[in-house]
Amino acid sequence: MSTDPAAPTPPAEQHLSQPVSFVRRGSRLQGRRRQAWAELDDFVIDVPRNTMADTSVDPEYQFDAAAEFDRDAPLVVEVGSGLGEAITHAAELQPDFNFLALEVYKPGLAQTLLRIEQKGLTNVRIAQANAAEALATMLPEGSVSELWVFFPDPWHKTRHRKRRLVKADFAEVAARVLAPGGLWRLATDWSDYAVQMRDVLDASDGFTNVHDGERTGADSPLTQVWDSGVELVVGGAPVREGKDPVSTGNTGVNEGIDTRGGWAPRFDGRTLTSFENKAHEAGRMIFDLTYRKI
Ligand SMILES: C[S@@+](CC[C@H](N)C(=O)[O-])C[C@H]1O[C@@H](n2cnc3c(N)ncnc32)[C@H](O)[C@@H]1O
Repeated sequence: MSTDPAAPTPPAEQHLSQPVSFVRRGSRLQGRRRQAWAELDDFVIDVPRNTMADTSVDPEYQFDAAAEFDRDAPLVVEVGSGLGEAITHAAELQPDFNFLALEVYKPGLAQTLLRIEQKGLTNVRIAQANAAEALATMLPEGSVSELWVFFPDPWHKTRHRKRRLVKADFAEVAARVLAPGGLWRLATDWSDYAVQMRDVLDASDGFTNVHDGERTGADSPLTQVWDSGVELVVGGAPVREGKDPVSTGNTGVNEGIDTRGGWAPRFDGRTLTSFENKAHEAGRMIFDLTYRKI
């Protein structure tokens, strides 16, 4: 370890001082999910831990995709895979790709196992891990063809903003794992998080926006949200997070017209998850972004 106090903190240590992007939810499994976890362990990566937390990753551990999948193939990694709808759908359509789901929520991973079994997939593995740690150390440098972050938790309240996953330090570890030319695909249904993602990735040396300057003005989903005010009032009532209404301040500054654009078309490899469906039902816009690793 460096003893020079002026030396930059390496990515593997940076994430340890960051607030995590998730809340610990119950990890008890019941019924079919419990059975799937016990029986389908061939699909579960046994991640060595370095703390008591079952989401931690021993920084000495290196994921060996060729050994885990028993073949060489391009690797797609989904961060925050939830119930596994998107990753199992994509894995079924793309049997020549290997897919790795990184998720902290064990019941979601167990549900993913059930989908793997139901679809008879052999090209998906799952890991219970904090993605910030997994990307900092577990995944070898340049080993990932595509990285997906779809609908990360929005953390609306100003005091919670630091918990958002997509920020500068995460972009750094994402750039570390992606192969040159590899793609980072992101989607969110909240405009101010979409703006944050665009700001963070545009500012990063590691990436270039595949759709730079596209969908500006009236064609921009951002202009459309600002114009309609759809995020402020949903179903006739103010958007609420917990007990607090989400204020205009928390849903982003209304600049009237988005002249910058940079939004991607909807990624057609992303199936419509129940999560995205809820956003549609509430009338919210979906923002897609695609960046290429330089
Ligand atoms: C809002 S949900 C979206 C789930 C899924 N992507 C979808 O579109 O249905 C966000 C998910 O990210 C997971 N998550 C949050 N922070 C994470 C982290 N640091 N590492 C891995 N998963 C994380 C949460 O547990 C949750 O399941």
